[in-house]
Amino acid sequence: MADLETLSEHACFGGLQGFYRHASETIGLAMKVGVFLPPQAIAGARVPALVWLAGLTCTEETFAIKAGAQRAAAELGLMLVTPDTSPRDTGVAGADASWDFGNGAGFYLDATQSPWAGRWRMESYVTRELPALLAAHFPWRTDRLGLFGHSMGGHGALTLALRHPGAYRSVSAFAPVAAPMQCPWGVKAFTNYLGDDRAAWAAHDATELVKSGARAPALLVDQGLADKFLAEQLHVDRFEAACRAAGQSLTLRRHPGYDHGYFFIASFVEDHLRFHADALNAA
Ligand SMILES: N[C@@H](CCC(=O)N[C@@H](CS)C(=O)NCC(=O)O)C(=O)O
Repeated sequence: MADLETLSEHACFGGLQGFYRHASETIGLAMKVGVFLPPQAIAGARVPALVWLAGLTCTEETFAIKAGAQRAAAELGLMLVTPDTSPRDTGVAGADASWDFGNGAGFYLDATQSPWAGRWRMESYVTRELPALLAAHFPWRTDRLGLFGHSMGGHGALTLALRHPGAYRSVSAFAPVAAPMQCPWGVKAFTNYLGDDRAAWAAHDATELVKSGARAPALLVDQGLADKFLAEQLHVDRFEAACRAAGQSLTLRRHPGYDHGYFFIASFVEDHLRFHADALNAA
């Protein structure tokens, strides 16, 4: 396991919010990650880890700075882990051309199409390399891993849990891109990363995965009803219908007045942490 370079560390609610960089074997470039250690870990305990997958345009810093999750994580004894949302500084032409594709928009899958294949491997990075990194460098209780995320990262949380049964004890999402084959963000990402084969797309679409029999732990999803992306991009109603038809447990909470951003996330993130802690701290 490669070394971990400390970029900065900050005392926070009796714990430690750090930002780190490491040479990723999966991606072949340096990747940054944020890790919050709760006070229990500072005192020597091994603690469960909860990985946050952020949305389009975000980095490893966004959730750590904007969501205000550390206070509840400190109380509940949860490590918070925030990977970046794509490879960076790849030299790939066009990677910076738009805010909803390429840099900051890895969509938590392994691209198969040139020029993205080889570098854009966020599924392998999150599901394989990140847990190995945590086990090597942090006081992680290795059989306790939860996953949550927002928007593109909500898509990531749902699809990675559905595609990797048993990997995550608890899963939740805020405003997820819940039927990506049916929205412009998803069609753009899947066409470029995966090519024209729609069967390959369906394997990375939460609604299609549930329809075809994949199952995740009981899910919690929060959605703001003043979210400007809800009607065109997110389609949580279609995901809800698929879960109901398939018998996948889902608690979907709709919140009037809340938009897509981090003020919405900050308002409900404590509920998510308690939801995860119930599963992650259970015997
Ligand atoms: N740049 C886009 C918005 C992108 C956006 O809303 N990104 C969400 C994730 S999909 C986010 O979390 N942005 C970071 C932030 O709010 O700090 C726009 O102009 O409409």
